[in-house]
Amino acid sequence: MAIFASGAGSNAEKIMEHFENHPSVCVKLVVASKKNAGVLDRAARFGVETMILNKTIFFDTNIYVKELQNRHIDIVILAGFLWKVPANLVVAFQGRILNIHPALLPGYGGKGMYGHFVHEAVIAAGEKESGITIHLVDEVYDHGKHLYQATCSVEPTDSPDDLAKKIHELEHRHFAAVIENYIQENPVLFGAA
Ligand SMILES: Nc1nc2c(c(=O)[nH]1)N[C@@H](CN(C=O)c1ccc(C(=O)N[C@@H](CCC(=O)O)C(=O)O)cc1)CN2
Ligand SMILES: NCC(=O)N[C@@H]1O[C@H](COP(=O)([O-])[O-])[C@@H](O)[C@H]1O
Repeated sequence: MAIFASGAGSNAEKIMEHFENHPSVCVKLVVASKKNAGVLDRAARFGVETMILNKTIFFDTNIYVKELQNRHIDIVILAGFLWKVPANLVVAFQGRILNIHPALLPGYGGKGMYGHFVHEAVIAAGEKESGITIHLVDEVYDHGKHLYQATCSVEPTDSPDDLAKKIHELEHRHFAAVIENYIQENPVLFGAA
């Protein structure tokens, strides 16, 4: 497994914890889109190899696809990754890239909908409920097949920070288990994991 992230990496950390002593699944690589991303320190604490993306190489070449294939990466997990995954990577890992979105898609998704922007929009709309969506990644932002959703309440007094805290709790509780289930339920994609 390779985890792609752009920020603090709390989801990546929960995933590395979950699979640290797993008999058949391991986190081999953490890939960051920013050289100062907190996820890199978290990976180092787990002894996981890290890689910092070059934007031009990522979008204009096949080099990173080959890097993943050379490391025998079977599944790519996006955990707060803020760049659009280009078609070459989507095609090379068809059905094997998962993303977590901090809202109940199809609402509150698409370009510009990440991190606090999502929670601010949910609260501004007066929603009474929000949650998380774990989905397959295709070439369009937040458009792939939904694998799992979980909900939380949105109280009238909630700030975006309050909502972010509830969302992170849901993410940390469910993401790693959804990944494990997806691998185990798709032996054709992942062999006898
Ligand atoms: N091909 C795909 N790539 C990505 C997907 C996807 O579904 N298909 N999901 C996103 C994750 N995401 C929401 O879950 C998301 C992340 C970022 C953005 C966004 O608007 N990004 C900005 C750039 C931000 C930055 O560089 O700091 C932008 O594109 O202008 C929307 C949704 C990951 N990739
Ligand atoms: N649309 C993508 C998006 O907004 N992703 C969100 O970024 C955060 C990353 O937190 P983390 O770096 O602590 O795991 C998570 O809440 C994740 O859902």
